[in-house]
Amino acid sequence: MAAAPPVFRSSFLSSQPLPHNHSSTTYIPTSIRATATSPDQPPAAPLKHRRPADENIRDEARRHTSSHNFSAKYVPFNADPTSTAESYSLDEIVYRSRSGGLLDVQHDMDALKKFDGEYWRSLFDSRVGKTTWPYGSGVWSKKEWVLPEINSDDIVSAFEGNSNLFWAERYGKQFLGMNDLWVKHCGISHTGSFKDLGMTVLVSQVNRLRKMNKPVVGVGCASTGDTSAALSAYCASAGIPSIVFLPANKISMAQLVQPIANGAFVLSIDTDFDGCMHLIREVTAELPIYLANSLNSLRLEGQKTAAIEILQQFDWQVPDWVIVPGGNLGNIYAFYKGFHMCKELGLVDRIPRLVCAQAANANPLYLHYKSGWKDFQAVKAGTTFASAIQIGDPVSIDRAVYALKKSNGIVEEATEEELMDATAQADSTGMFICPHTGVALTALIKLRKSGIIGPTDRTVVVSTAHGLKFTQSKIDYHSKEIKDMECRYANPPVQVKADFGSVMDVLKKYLLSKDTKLH
Ligand SMILES: Cc1ncc(COP(=O)(O)O)c(C=O)c1O
Ligand SMILES: N[C@@H](CCOP(=O)(O)O)C(=O)O
Repeated sequence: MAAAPPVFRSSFLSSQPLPHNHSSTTYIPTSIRATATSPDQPPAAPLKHRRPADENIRDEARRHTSSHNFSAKYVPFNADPTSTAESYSLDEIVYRSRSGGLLDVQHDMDALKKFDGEYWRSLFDSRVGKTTWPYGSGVWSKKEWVLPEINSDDIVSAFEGNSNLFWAERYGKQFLGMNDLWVKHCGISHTGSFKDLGMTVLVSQVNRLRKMNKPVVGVGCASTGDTSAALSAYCASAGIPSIVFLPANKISMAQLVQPIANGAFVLSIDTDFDGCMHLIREVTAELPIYLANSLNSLRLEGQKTAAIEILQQFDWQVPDWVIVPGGNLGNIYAFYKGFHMCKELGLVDRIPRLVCAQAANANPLYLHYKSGWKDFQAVKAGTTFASAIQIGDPVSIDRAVYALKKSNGIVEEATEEELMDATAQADSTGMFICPHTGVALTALIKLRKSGIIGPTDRTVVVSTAHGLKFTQSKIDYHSKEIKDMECRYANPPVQVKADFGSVMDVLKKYLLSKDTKLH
């Protein structure tokens, strides 16, 4: 039997046309086949010629357009996959099925299955960390699985994704007795949250629709701060008007200033997120404003790439657990979908167990889970430091329940004190996480305590936003200014007089508390 050709990384890979009716089980495009034949020698990659000086990366991509027969369409969520009764082109403006249910983007899996898992792993691996348009993005490096039919020229990307999978060595060891704990830093991103992953897809599709002269005058969302930041940045980059509905006084200053700076039309509305969501749905039904919340299933196609990326970063080994903070509940489903696609297409042989973590003050999914998935009841979400998940009536509840059932998943909750303590502990080991990540860490602490998650289980906590967006909560905690909270891990600055003796006194006291050798 002929050996499969060895593979090397090449940024030319992105330009390779994928063959139709391919039959071999380990097809590797010719440009990524090794030229060296000896197994002892690393294969020599052909040098890529620098593009002409007057050409940019989009122009370069235009020269290398590939042809394939992958496609995707909208179908009612959780519909029978063999049923063709109701489906919509992605070029239609539709957010709900005929019966009013959620939609899902369904890929032509038969076309994707013409290529085996090894093919997809090699293709995706070959694109990481390059500047080739648009594959340098962690989202668009999986373009065939995201929006296969969009022209690369229509893509609006900030080379999002490819975020750090951080080994939480000290936090894991010190607080949880774990040695294989990882934090997927989705918030170390263009606008500081995982929303960039979905927004590049949605705004790219809008860009395409506008070029097709579809009636889209602007793009709108309701937001607890991160969706609006991502929407306004991607729209600004493409010159598309964005409109954001924000609950007045319920998001952080850092989040509020993002859409303002990016030139969005910002409405500060005297209601909560659920109220804003209700309003934007009514408005987008009346006006030619395209809905950018995750009710729109396009968003989840981008967000699912974070799951694929985690597998890729582990060299396609599957972690045991992935813990995701949940609010409007699109992301937990997006993670499930990414993992499930990798299994279905043969990149991995199983999927991790998923945990969705909610703030106890905004916990409709947790209550639903605890009731044994009986009737779902929306709640009035209370104030939480994890303000981006202060959501009582999540639009993707059905998607979340589906994802959790299919992944043998668990739902946990975190009180305000628990989430703030977990955040402070994580920060004390060198991270700088947002309170939502503190919610996810609390879930992990609880599941470790109950023994459900074992000390050697490979576990990934998804960090959804950058801690710098939530500095006020950290200031309040470290100055012990939170009512009814002990703030046990507060580390306030020491006020000291500006003289040598006073400085020496406090320093000696500090050093003695750290090291008994000084006694
Ligand atoms: C920082 C952050 N974490 C977590 C979430 C929850 O994601 P989802 O709404 O998809 O459940 C959101 C938004 O809701 C968020 O902005
Ligand atoms: N946390 C979100 C809430 C809206 O979620 P979406 O995913 O449905 O847009 C935000 O930042 O606005």
